Amino acid sequence: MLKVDVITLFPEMIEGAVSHGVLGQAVKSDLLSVKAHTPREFTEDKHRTVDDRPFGGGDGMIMLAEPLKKTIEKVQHNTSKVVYLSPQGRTLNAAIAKEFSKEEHLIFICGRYGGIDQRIINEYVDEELSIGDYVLSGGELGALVIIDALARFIPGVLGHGESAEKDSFSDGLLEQPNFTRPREFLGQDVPEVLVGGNHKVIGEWKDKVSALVTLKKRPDLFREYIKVETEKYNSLKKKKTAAP
Ligand SMILES: NC(=O)c1ccc(NC2CCCC2)nc1
Repeated sequence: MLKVDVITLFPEMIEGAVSHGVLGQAVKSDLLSVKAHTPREFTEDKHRTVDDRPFGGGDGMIMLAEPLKKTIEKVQHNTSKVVYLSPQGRTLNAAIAKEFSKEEHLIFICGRYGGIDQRIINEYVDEELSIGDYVLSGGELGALVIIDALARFIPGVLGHGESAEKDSFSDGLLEQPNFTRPREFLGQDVPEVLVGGNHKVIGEWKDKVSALVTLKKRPDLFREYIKVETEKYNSLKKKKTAAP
C-alpha cells in the first residue's frame, strides 16, 4: 500500500482534504495512507519557532532547517522518495502521477513563507515538483493535487470498470460530453446515439467526439495523440511484415 507523509505547518488542511470522496474512501479501505506532520512538534523554544529571517536580507521568512530535518528523519526510511513542492520543479502531468502511484513511500515537503532552507533541499529532496507556473502561499495545495491525481492509478480506488487509464489525458484525448436525466433540458436533447443502447455504436461515437473535442480545444494534445497512434500503427505493421 502506498504510504504518503506530508510535512506541513497546517496538518488539518491535508487531513480534511483526504477525508472526503474518492480519496476518503481509498484511505478508509487502506488502499492508501496519508498522514500529516508539523515541524512545530520538533521545536524546542517556547515560541515553537519554525522560521527565521533570510541571510542576505530580502522580504519574507525562511523555514528553519532543524525542525524540518527532525520531521523528515522521523518519517523517512530507505525506500522513501522525498518531494518538495516548488515552482522550480518539473510540472505535474498524468504520466508523473502514474509514476508516483507506483512508489512505496512518498514524503511531500510543503513550504510556507518564502520557502525552506536550501540545505534541506540539498540533503533530503529527491525531486522538486510543480503543479503549474504560478506561485502559491504554500505547497499544501500542490501536495493535495498530486495525491488526488496519483490515487486514481491505485487499483481499487476507482469503482470497478472505471479506471484512470480511461481518464482523459491518460489516453491522450479529452473526454466526450456527458449527459444524465432528463432527456430534454433547457430545450437541449441528449444525443440519440447515447439512449440507443447499442454499445458498439456508442463506443465509436465517444471515440470520435472525444477526438473532435481535443482537436478543437487542445490541438497540441491532438497532434501528440496522432503522433503516438501513428507510431503504434507503424510498429505493429513492422512486426506483422517481420513475423514469418
Ligand atoms: N507551482 C507550484 O507547484 C508551487 C508550489 C509551491 C509554492 N509555494 C511554496 C513554495 C515555498 C513557499 C510557498 N508555489 C507554487
